Amino acid sequence: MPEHPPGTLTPDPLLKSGSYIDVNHLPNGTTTPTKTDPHKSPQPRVNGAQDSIVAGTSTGADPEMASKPRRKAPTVDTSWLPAGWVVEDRVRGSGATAGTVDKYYFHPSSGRRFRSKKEVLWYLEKGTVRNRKKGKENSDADIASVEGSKSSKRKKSGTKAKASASNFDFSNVPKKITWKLTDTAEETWTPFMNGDEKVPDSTKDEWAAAFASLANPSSGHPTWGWRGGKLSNGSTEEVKKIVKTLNEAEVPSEDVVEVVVSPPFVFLPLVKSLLRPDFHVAAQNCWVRKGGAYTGEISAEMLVNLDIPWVILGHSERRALLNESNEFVGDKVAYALSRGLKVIACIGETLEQRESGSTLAVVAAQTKAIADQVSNWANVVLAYEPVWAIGTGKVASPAQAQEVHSELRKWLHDNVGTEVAASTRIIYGGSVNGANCKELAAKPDVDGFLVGGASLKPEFVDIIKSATVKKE
Ligand SMILES: O=C(CO)COP(=O)(O)O
Repeated sequence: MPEHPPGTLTPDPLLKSGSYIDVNHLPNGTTTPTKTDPHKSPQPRVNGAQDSIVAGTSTGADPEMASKPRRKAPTVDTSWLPAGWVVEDRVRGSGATAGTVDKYYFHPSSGRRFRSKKEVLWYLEKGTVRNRKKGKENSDADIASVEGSKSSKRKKSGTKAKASASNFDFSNVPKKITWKLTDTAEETWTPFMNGDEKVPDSTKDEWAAAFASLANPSSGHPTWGWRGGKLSNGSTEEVKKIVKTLNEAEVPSEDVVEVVVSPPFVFLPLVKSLLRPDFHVAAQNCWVRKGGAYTGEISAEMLVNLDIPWVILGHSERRALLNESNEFVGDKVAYALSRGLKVIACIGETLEQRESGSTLAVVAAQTKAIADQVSNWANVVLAYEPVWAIGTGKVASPAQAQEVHSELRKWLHDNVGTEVAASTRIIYGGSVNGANCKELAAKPDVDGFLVGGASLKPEFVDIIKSATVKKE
């Protein structure tokens, strides 16, 4: 076996530099370690809001492939996919079906792989992975090839607990992995460490999740909000005036600050249509499951359909007034993420809880209920909003905010993972204004603000500008 595998393999971010994935050769000499790794396809296509699906083709890196006839996946209309999904064509590198092109669909936030339109539609409708019957899974018209014998394996993985990148130790990656073709008929590749020590499936799933999280990192920039709840008596004219002020504002560029404005539902399309393109919009809530006979509720699907990228969930007013429990909020966050929405998830203690010394226990329990449901945190922003500070003019001191934010980050580190703790934005909300924003923004663990009252005033622009404080 040569020191390094033949050919040029895409560098794997889960391996230390200088280490490599050692691929055992197929009986016919084909080496295709990446065929089981969806994230290494050279030309993924993202189903974006403005993007139409670009027909991507696999490079078919194996020279042998050039001489083999290829069965192409038929060109299919993927406009039915929600924004953010990735579609890939992958060419089989071995076996009787070598050259066949398979179509895969990847969920935007979790990286979860689906093998057919039917599976995706099932997941979109039910929020669960469809159990496939052996030999039946490729009956869709939009896929060209059959991997029928793998169905029992997939069935198992479809029903087990979701793998999480959080269990992956990014500071201690495996030095060498050997992939062996363990079942030619089923084209099953199995990873081994330290010679012939088989890597458990659960570990393999964690690697895939870790890879997905690296491929889709959180931008690491602050998020700011215009909650606009105080606009409950607002008029269209007032909304237009606020948008005009924002549109004319000189603010730091998007690589410094991400501005998200969140008017009440009825103004969302108007605000979205008028707002400058570098600012984004968020809904203030959405329903916990797929829309249906829930009169008055707005579903995540509707938001996706309107091209609304963000949603605020778990605001303390909804927790208190509408009895939204920690678990309910966790379910909502997971469902919204599963539809490709980005979520600002609110947590925070009441004055009574703070005075009884239970602040950290309260926010930890609220965060745990989210963590229990979410395996990919790339599209989650945590908003710490002490209830006693919301709309009261009584802002948390910078030290109080920093203390809770840093404890939350520690909680994420201990309970979710190092990478999630480092990359998840934790923003503060509660009586933030033009006068106190700079001092708060200077705190190392304060990554932005969720602003209510002050977001309706011109001082909101000063709050946006305070994002540069850490760069000064
Ligand atoms: O609840 C808030 C944002 O969602 C905070 O509101 P205030 O900034 O008015 O305190």
